[in-house]
Amino acid sequence: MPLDEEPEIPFFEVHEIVVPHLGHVPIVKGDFTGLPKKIQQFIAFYADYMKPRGIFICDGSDEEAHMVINKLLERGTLHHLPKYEENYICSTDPQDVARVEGKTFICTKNKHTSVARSRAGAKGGLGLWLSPEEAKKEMDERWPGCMAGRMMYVLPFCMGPLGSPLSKYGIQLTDSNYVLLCMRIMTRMSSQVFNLIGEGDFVKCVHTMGCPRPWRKKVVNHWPCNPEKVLILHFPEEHKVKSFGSGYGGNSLLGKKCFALRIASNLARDEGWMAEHMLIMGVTNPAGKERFIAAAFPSACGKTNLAMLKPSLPGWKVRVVGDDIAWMRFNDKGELYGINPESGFFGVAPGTNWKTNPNAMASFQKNSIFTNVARTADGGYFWEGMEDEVDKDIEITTWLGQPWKIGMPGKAAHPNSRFTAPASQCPIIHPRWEDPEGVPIHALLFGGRRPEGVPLVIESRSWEHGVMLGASLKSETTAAAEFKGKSIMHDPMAMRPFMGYNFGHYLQHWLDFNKPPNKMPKIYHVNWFRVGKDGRFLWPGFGENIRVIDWICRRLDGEDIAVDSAVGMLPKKGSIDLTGIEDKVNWDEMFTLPKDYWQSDIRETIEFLDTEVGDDLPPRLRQELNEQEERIKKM
Ligand SMILES: Nc1nc2c(ncn2[C@@H]2O[C@H](COP(=O)(O)OP(=O)(O)OP(=O)(O)O)[C@@H](O)[C@H]2O)c(=O)[nH]1
Ligand SMILES: O=C([O-])CC(=O)C(=O)O
Ligand SMILES: [Mn+2]
Repeated sequence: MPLDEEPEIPFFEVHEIVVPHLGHVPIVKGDFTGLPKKIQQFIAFYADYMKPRGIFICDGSDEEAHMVINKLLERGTLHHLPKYEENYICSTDPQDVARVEGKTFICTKNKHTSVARSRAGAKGGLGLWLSPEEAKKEMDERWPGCMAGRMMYVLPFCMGPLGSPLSKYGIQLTDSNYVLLCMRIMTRMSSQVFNLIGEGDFVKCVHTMGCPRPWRKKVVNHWPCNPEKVLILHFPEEHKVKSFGSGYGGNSLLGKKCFALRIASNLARDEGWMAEHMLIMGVTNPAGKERFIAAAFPSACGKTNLAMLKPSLPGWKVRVVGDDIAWMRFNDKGELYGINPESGFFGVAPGTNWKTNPNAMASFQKNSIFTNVARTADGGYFWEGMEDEVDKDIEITTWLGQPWKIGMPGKAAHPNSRFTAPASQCPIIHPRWEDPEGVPIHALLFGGRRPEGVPLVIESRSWEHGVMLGASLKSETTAAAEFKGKSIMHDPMAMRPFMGYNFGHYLQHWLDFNKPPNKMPKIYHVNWFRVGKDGRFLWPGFGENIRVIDWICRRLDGEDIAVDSAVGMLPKKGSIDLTGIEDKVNWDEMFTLPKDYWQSDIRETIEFLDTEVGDDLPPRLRQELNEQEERIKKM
């Protein structure tokens, strides 16, 4: 049998393989024989490989979800939150709380399809490669029989609006019903997808918690998982994802990071489009002119908040198209259009409240799932940042199940705790969010958590300069992955954890878009997180970010409100509207460019890209870096 363990051609008549085999595995729900043959083969093969006790073919309906929810309530995995309609809460095993970058690999025949030809001393921070042979060895150790005694759910889903030419189909197999419930919110899950796929292509996603029965280890929080054996493998050449041992977010909701970023970026490279870790928002100015902005910030750096921003400036309207992932393509007129491939928000809970993000709050008042947040005695959710929105003395149960009250030491919710909410419930969801054509993208933003040196906003000089600013992106670490403590990490294009192929080739792909008839959107770098000498944020952020968006929109209109600087164009002093917050912000502190800081910053960035991307770093990008360094020297 080939390495790819699904038999390819020559193929037997399907029913000959499938039927005898399925004699052993009952179909608990769904019409197996009514499925397209190729899908039957996929299911049958993995059923044989993973040995579940039954197969449950999902249709995405409400009845189905309720059936699963009731089972999970009975078992204690989920708890109902009686304060709302159909809201549920669950806690994971505390060892399974975030993405695990060190266990996430891209598997291609040729190593340098996946990772750049880095130089000696490289840490391999831009994606990890595993050969198909090694991957097979690792899989053989884990997958055979991994679903013994458990149900295998078959989830048919579509990334992107059903029927959009930009959309793609997937089928996920999983033994986690939590994953089923979340995928149902995050993707368009429906039995219609089986027919739309037919005998065509789909992304094969195979996920397991990796705890076959009899399972002899202790299960914590009714959340069986296998942290020692976590492994997340991507096979872009075969359009396949395999994930073992974790039920958390980006590790297990395979439509999200694994498919919509890592596999999709490969498809995008081959088909001439872009799959990016970006929100998409529509902003309408007081005169009624609407622009669409896509913005890439690393995990837990403010995408959801910006996408749903409640403008503090009068007359502005913001509407969200997507809060995490954008698929974008230039049309034949050279205009960039983007869609949100997801249909839900998997948002960071801590910090979210009626003041910072009322639109997110409104989105999860019903039909939502909360993971690793705390509970109040009156049946509500709670996390850090909600102190002013609940009774100060209320009894709280932490995400770890401990009794707790506001003011006590420790945290009530895990810092990477999340809400999973249907996008359609967001009060400011854009009427065109499911437009099969997508929405036109007028500007691209990059940004991260930069406590030092980096001004509120920088406009790039050109497309190439903007790509360089994106490639130079750095940010303070957050709780979204396994890194401990706070340090500034490189996160080029906010894609470090999500790169699906050689980062040098990816940068070249970006550079190559700049050709006729393409009209290149302007690129900006923003930083809401600069801190002053007193250690406090210099910029109030959240709803006030509209002031920066306003400045950007005026730049798109060609207003003369920017001045040249060594690092890019900066706002002319006073050109950002600070009406009403003049006494809260110090312009000079926010925009000063400390020469020492920038000199060592650009050196360090060049060193990083030279080492990690090596000979695959596009010469054009290297030239941009050199020119930036020269300008900084002359500052
Ligand atoms: N100071 C400050 N904090 C912010 C701002 N925007 C977001 N945050 C905080 O940053 C954290 C993460 O914000 P999100 O909007 O959830 O980040 P994200 O990029 O969507 O994160 P992922 O879902 O992991 O990709 C939250 O705790 C927010 O409160 C801002 O403008 N200023
Ligand atoms: O992938 C996850 O687990 C959550 C997420 O959106 C991110 O980290 O960017
Ligand atoms: Mn994200």
